[in-house]
Amino acid sequence: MTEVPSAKCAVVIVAAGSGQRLGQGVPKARVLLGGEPMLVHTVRGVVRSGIASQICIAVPAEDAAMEQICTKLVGEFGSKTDLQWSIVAGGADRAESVRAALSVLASDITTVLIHDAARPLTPAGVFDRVSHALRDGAKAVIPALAVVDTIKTVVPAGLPGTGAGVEKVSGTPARSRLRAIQTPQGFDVDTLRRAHEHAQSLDAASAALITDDAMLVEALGEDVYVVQGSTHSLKVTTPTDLLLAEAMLAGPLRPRWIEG
Ligand SMILES: Nc1ccn([C@@H]2O[C@H](COP(=O)(O)OP(=O)(O)OP(=O)(O)O)[C@@H](O)[C@H]2O)c(=O)n1
Ligand SMILES: C[C@](O)(CO)[C@H](O)COP(=O)(O)O
Repeated sequence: MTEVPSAKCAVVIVAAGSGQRLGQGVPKARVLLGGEPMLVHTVRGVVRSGIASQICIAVPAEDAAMEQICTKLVGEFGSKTDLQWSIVAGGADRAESVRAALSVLASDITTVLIHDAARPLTPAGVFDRVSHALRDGAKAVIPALAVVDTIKTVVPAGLPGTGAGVEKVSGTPARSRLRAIQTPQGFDVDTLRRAHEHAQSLDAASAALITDDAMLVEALGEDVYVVQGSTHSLKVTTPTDLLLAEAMLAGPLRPRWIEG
């Protein structure tokens, strides 16, 4: 009888972005939140979820300060868990950072979750829901929240007497069908590798439109399943987001799953 290999999950944390929109002059994963680098919160959240047998962090190349943070994190958790740790240099865009991480995953990994370092407060429940759907057989799973704004599509349009930059509404999709997508996004590892190989044949303009991993899997024609995300899983993108994350950590909204 052939033995069915047990599912082993890796979590990739992409932390190699420069944080232009946050505008702090240092890579975003190093920006302090509650007095500690954002990456520290994100890694703690992943470890707390208990789903990973390997954690791989993609960091900016030749960033000594980031290497120090990672060494400290591995020291903090290395003795308490039998987790395998990998630190890789990320790439010029998010997809390249994901590819760099995929190339160092252990050969027995069967599923992988790709998580933004920029989502430091993601609750364990979101990791659970994603990995549960993978265990149930989904090859791609993403967490999402219902959209609260009215969303419109636009096209460039000039008005007589106005300069460039004016747009015109081309449609209003039904809000009830729209979702704001978060991470961690979970995949069967072979499917995600195939999706990223396919993406490497895209021209630069098409590649620039890729904003998450699920899009690449959609392009293969695979079903992508959606589970409930969390408002705590906000992505720290702008200074306002950082203020909100600080307020969540310090005030009555402090997530109850964070110790201390
Ligand atoms: N070359 C890149 C670009 C982004 N990321 C990661 O992808 C996640 C989501 O990206 P985003 O929030 O856009 O981060 P930045 O690219 O740092 O932000 P900005 O676009 O404002 O520079 C972040 O955790 C970021 O570190 C990455 O690992 N490698
Ligand atoms: C992957 C992502 O976090 C899903 O919401 C998002 O698409 C990343 O986008 P960004 O422009 O790289 O921040």
